[in-house]
Amino acid sequence: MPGACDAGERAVSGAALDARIVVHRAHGMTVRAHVRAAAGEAVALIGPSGAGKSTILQAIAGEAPLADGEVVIGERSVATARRSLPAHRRGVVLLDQHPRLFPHLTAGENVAFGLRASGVAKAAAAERADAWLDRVGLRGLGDRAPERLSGGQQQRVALARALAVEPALVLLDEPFTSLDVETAADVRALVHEQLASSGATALVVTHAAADAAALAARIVVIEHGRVAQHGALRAVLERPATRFAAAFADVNRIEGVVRDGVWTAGGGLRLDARAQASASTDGATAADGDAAAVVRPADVRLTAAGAAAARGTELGTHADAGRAGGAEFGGEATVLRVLRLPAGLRVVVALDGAAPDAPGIAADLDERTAAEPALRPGARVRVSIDPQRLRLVPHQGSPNAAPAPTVEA
Ligand SMILES: Nc1ncnc2c1ncn2[C@@H]1O[C@H](COP(=O)(O)OP(=O)(O)OP(=O)(O)O)[C@@H](O)[C@H]1O
Repeated sequence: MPGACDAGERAVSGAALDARIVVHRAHGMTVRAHVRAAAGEAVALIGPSGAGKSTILQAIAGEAPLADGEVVIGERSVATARRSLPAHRRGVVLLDQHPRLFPHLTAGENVAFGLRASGVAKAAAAERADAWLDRVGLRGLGDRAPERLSGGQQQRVALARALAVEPALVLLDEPFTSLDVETAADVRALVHEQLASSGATALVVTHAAADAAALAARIVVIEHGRVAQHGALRAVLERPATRFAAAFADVNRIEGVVRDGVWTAGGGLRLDARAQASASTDGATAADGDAAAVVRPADVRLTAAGAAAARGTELGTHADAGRAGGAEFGGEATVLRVLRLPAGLRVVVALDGAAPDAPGIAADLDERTAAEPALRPGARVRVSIDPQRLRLVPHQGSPNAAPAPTVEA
């Protein structure tokens, strides 16, 4: 059952969160992260599978014991390694992809349950439960047993049950992954609306950029149990500091190094880092050290390699063509895979001479113009990128990078 507040311990809606978490997990893995959220703020936690995102939520909800650190919700310390308030006294609800409704209670009784547990009288609890079912679009379904509700409807009941107790803090652990695309979009919009109107603070674990964008203005990237990057959603998506963050942002991140103002990377890529930095309005790096070039797949151009290269045969144009002029850089490459996208083709290529473990470079092409026969795995192509479309960002952990963040602003 999601945590409900005791009558005397109801936390103030929208309390801030300050969680310094150290939790030991199996196989010697330790999750060690400091996550903060301002009152009323929604923060997205993203990261690869097994990075420790759920563990962070569980430690905050009281479902994973702290080995060290402290969880403070509002003004109240709710857990340290030595003492821990039970989940239902923290003013926290944790909602994941399983609605976990009580099967023997109706939808209305499920919503009223949390209210009853927090001391609300029976009739008042039933009335408030009805009002909540209305709010989540389930008017008239209060008498239904959970088994007679669809997955999306059950998730709405779970949301109503969670929010009805006016939690200080809402923890959402991929709550939309079991829903179909349309229902997920509806429930996502509903969660956004309800979080905004209740003023609750929220942490949202998600694998979907759409969820992060819809629900949170700030994002924290968790990798190997640590905070790898954090910041405003847009800043992280534009300047991803790790491979995972780049994949999440759906951009290419080509790792290289800056020496004496020149950035180079495997495959003979070379760029005037000083010119990049002076043209940049957002602090592109020109200092010596590891740095990655970030570029959108739509800004990567493919032409035929070999004999046809001399004729500059285009292998497809971009759906959103409109490139700036200027010198291009790139090199010859081999097509690794061709993926069909809703609005075109994504061609992933390996640049000649790139490090064997370097991720391929993705190019998005307009399906109508893509020269499909020439774009099969193993085909040789020429990659070119307009430097004006690139952004140089420091590698995570490089001398260029800001100190590895452990504290959330
Ligand atoms: N209840 C548990 N007891 C012991 N170890 C656990 C428990 N839950 C998770 N782990 C381990 O802790 C590590 C972090 O897992 P966690 O579920 O927090 O990651 P995650 O980032 O949420 O992953 P996913 O995106 O796959 O849900 C993993 O190595 C996992 O095997």
